[in-house]
Amino acid sequence: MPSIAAIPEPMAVDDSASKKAKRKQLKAEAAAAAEAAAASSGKKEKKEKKDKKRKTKEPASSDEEGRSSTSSDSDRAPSAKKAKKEKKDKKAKAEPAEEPANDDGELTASGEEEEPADPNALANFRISDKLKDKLKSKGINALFPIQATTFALVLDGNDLVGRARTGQGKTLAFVLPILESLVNGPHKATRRTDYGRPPSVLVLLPTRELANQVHADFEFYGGTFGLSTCCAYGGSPYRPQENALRQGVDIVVGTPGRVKDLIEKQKLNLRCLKFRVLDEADEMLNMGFKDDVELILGKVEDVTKVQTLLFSATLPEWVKKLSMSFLKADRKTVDLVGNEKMKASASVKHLALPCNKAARSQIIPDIIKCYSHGGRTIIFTETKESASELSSLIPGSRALHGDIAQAQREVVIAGFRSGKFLVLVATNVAARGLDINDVQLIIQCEPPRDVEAYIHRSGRTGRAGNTGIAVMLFEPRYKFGVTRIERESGVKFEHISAPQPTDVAQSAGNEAAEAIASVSDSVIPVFRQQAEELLSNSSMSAVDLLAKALAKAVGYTDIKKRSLLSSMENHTTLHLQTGRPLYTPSFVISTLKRFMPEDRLSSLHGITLTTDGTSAVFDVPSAEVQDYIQGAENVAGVTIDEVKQLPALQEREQSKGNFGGSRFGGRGGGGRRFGGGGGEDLKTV
Ligand SMILES: Nc1ncnc2c1ncn2[C@@H]1O[C@H](COP(=O)(O)OP(=O)(O)OP(=O)(O)O)[C@@H](O)[C@H]1O
Repeated sequence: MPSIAAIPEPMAVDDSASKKAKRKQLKAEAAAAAEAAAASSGKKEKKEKKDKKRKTKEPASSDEEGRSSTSSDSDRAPSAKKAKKEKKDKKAKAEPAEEPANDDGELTASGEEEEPADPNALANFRISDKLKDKLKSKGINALFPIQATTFALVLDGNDLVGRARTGQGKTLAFVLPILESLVNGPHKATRRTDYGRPPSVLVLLPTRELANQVHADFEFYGGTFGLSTCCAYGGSPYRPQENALRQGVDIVVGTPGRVKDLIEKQKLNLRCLKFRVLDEADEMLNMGFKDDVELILGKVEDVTKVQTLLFSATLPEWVKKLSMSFLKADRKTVDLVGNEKMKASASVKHLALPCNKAARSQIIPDIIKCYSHGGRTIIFTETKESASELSSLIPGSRALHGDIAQAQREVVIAGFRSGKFLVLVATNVAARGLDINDVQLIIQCEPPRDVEAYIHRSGRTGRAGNTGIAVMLFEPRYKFGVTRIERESGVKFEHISAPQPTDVAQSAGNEAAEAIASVSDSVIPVFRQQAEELLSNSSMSAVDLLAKALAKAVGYTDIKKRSLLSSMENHTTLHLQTGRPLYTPSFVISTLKRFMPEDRLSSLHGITLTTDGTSAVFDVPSAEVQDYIQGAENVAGVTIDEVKQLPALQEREQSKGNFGGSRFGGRGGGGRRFGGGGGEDLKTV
């Protein structure tokens, strides 16, 4: 079932529109909302849609319980190209009939015009012409399901809790009806426009970057009605924000700390507030803004005069409590995720890859080469220190975290948005809400502790109907972290091994071949002589030499092997089989000692038992592979082979015995070599 809690009774919005036209538009809006919800439930049969249209005429009822449905967009995960084409076709189909321009920005209901076939087409909603034009200028011709389902509810004055998966357009779900409400809707008559007016709208967000982004949306769309917006976030000077507030603004978008300061300094007055919006409310709790948010919400004296909207992709307990305390009793809930098992974006391909901490900086550039398709990549680390450290090791990347000065953070985000650099290494400061074009790949350096973090981080790709890839790295011995995220998020990870240098080289070679084809012929006379000399002095064929030239052009002079278990360069994963239980890593070591000198075993890494317990895998330096294989040949009942594909491995914590510790794998000690695993502070972003 779609989870629209209620479709409201139609209400008048624009006095100048004919009653007939209004009735028609309201009917279409309610039908579109029902269609949106139906589409998102995946039930597309016409008959069912008709039934739902009929249901929309029933009176509203409040509902605090989330009910689930699946977004039709998110049910499919086609190739990026296919998805783009489908999206284009969908947009073209949704193009509404031309409507006469209305310079006052007033709502002109479609009158006697035919309703566009797409129930979510802009023409089916009480959106004024000016705003429609702005939306179309951004390629938006129809509303997304969360927008279509909530539009009338917000415009008609309801408090609302809205939930949809990442990248499904929650921002416009509040921006559009708020703007219409202020300019053409219920608040038109009472909205102040004088100098020094207090704001009508307050939007709270957890991070400065997000505040900036939502501020830009309000400026872009609200600017069309002459509404002014002020962005209030910490780390930036007070003076410009205070000046703007003194002159009077319509909309304030900010982070809780700075908004609270401005209220306490009596620079920000909430007495004329008509809307307050909490976006990513749960993250505000994570970031320690709980008291500030509650204090700010508590500043509104007459809550009957203010509409409160709460949006997020995840709704943990505090957010539910917040909505009970601060939203009206007859609030509506529109939950397009609900009890669906899959909480993360389904237009994202979720991959899990075993990788030791020490190997991260080697392997990540290769993952980028293989999976980013030339687009942007965001790498998430658990701490600010590791973000800075990793960024220094990954060529062409920049770091973003809470210890970087605000001005610099803005430069970094602007550079990433504009494509000055394509790899951002960030803490959770970039996990929420950031909407950056063409982010193709997300890499998480380890499974985050909160499933919400996984959902939001991976949701920085696969937005607005596009596809994307999210790769989560994990230490082989902490595989249970992957299982936990899988269980809690509903994601089914595809398990992959590290891209082998040959894979990476091949994809780089393809790019180099394209690049060579685009080189101007003007270079030929200059380089021909050297090319001829090279060919005549070499015993190689022209093709082999060209292959070498391609390799060199993309920075390869050698291809190194990488182990499947821990992704370590120049290491190989071996599989020890005995046909009998091996019990623990220490037991594996005892078995190996039967044919390998003990001192040689110190270079062995990450012993992990297979699920049936009768065999184990581990990494050894590639130069020593033959010693192990040949050694085992002399012992009855023991075989050792090179692993081509990892067998199913045990997840439980390994023994803390002698050889189960930091040196040979297992969890005990958290050896420096493989990193300490936990113990890093997620809260410091
Ligand atoms: N109706 C629409 N048609 C096409 N594109 C849209 C539409 N609505 C929003 N978008 C685009 O979709 C992208 C994602 O929107 P938005 O950032 O609001 O998602 P979100 O649901 O808030 O995601 P998150 O949970 O990650 O914050 C934006 O680039 C936005 O411009």
